[in-house]
Amino acid sequence: MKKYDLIVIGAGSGGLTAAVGAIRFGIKVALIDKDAQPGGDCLHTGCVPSKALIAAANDLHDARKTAEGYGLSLTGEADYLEAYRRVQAAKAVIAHHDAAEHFESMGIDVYQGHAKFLDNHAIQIDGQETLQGKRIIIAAGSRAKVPDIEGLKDIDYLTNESVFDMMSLPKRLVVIGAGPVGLELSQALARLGSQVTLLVKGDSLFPKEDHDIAARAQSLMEQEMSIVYHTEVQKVAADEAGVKTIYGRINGHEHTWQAEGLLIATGRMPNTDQLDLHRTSVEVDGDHIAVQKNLRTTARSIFAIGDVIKPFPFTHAAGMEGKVAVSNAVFGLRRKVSYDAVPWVTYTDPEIFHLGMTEKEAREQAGDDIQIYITDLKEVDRFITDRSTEGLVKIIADQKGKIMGAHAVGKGAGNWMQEAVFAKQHGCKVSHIAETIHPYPTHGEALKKASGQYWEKKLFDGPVYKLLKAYVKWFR
Ligand SMILES: Cc1cc2nc3c(=O)[nH]c(=O)nc-3n(C[C@H](O)[C@H](O)[C@H](O)COP(=O)(O)OP(=O)(O)OC[C@H]3O[C@@H](n4cnc5c(N)ncnc54)[C@H](O)[C@@H]3O)c2cc1C
Ligand SMILES: NC(=O)c1ccc[n+]([C@@H]2O[C@H](COP(=O)([O-])OP(=O)(O)OC[C@H]3O[C@@H](n4cnc5c(N)ncnc54)[C@H](O)[C@@H]3O)[C@@H](O)[C@H]2O)c1
Repeated sequence: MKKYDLIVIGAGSGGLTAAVGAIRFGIKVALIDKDAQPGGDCLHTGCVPSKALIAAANDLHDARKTAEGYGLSLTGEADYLEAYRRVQAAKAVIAHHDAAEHFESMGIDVYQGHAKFLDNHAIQIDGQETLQGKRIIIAAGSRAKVPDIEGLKDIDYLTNESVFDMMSLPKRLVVIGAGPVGLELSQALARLGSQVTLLVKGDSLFPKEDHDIAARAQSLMEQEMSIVYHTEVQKVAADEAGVKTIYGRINGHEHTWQAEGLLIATGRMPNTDQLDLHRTSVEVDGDHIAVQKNLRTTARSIFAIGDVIKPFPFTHAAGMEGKVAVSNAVFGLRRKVSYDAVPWVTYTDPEIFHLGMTEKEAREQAGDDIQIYITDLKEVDRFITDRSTEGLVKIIADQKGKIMGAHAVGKGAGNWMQEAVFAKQHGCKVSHIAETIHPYPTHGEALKKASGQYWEKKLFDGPVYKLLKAYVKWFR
């Protein structure tokens, strides 16, 4: 039986960060993945293919809009294979960086096979080879959660695991589920030419976003596809030609939809059910692994990171957790994970950026003792020159200017709002952003402009203004 200082289960966003972080310290590390190609969900069926598809769709959309503006017309059906090729090309380049040989050359022992626990220290791969680990990090990720809808098992449907391998675009597409997967893919596939109908359980989109951001983003999404709220899907069926009929209700009233394609985007299921965790002392919290703030599970030797644990199922969160888990598992440190400055971006067009508390959450915590600064992108020069003024920035701060939340909807918001993450993570205040020199004209000025309201309020609304006015009067 081979013995390791650290065994990592899962070579995705979290597991790769953990294994690479650990090997640098000269310990023996094993990395196991059931797939031949490392990279996990993000590379194969998540972030990378979705962002490549979104870019392909946005290029086409922008080209049409631009042509129209110049009095040209771009007619005809787009060749979907071009988008497919772009997705595969992006995956291939990034897969090259994530090749197993690359990690082996660093000294990591990479195993391919399905890992299952034998006890708190022993892992068996594909029911054969057994490895012994002083410490084990579980980074097994998640998979598409498919709802229990009558008839679904008997028809062809798409999830994030199959949609990127699709080589032709369904003429009509019904999407069930309006989380980030449903929204990003609905818009991209609509822009590429599919007639998309998005079925939403609730009465609005973006329930986790700040209400001002959500309202603006929702109205923009509604311009591009048919969005049906208060729906409940009960049954699906397909005819011989593959046309699907979706039987459901809108507000309790029976309704059917027909489409050539059906995309299920109803959430994720952590891969905790295939690890034989019952042989360990690891406890689960529903489907997720329960961890303490130091990412240790209820078994002393076992840590867990990424989509198998609860709060933030994102690649950047899995990476951050991977670093904390390595410090604690390998060095015995007591680092705690903090999600205070973990942002997320929904890559619709325009993008939606989220950091920290929404206004509602801030009011729940601090009552009315908060400051709100909003800038509409219509007031920001660079967005005006670029003709992309759809959107706004909103900052929520406490009375001392400490950032409680920062949110935006706007073209490229994921990039130009990053400064807010830096500021929040390093304890800077809104005033620090306002005082930072931003090159003119950049998109980042939107955040500066919103932050600048801090000084405007402080200087022109408060006692300092009265004092200054009196002083100037006296001086003159
Ligand atoms: C369509 C889509 C788009 C997304 N876009 C974004 C985005 O833009 N930005 C973002 O931050 N996040 C995005 N995400 C989420 C992101 O992909 C995940 O949060 C991230 O990949 C989780 O990392 P992880 O390490 O926990 O799991 P993964 O990266 O999925 O890695 C888990 C690995 O474990 C392996 N494994 C599982 N069980 C076993 C076992 N028993 N034995 C051996 N190996 C096993 C799997 O094969 C896999 O390689 C997206 C997700 C989807 C579905
Ligand atoms: N840009 C990004 O960072 C990004 C992009 C995509 C995915 N992700 C990650 O992947 C995770 C999964 O995304 P997701 O969109 O699949 O899941 P989700 O859990 O965020 O959203 C699923 C949606 O489906 C709805 N739903 C569930 N069952 C339904 C049913 N039977 N009928 C109709 N609607 C139903 C839910 O109400 C919810 O709105 C996210 O939490 C996110 O962390 C991130």
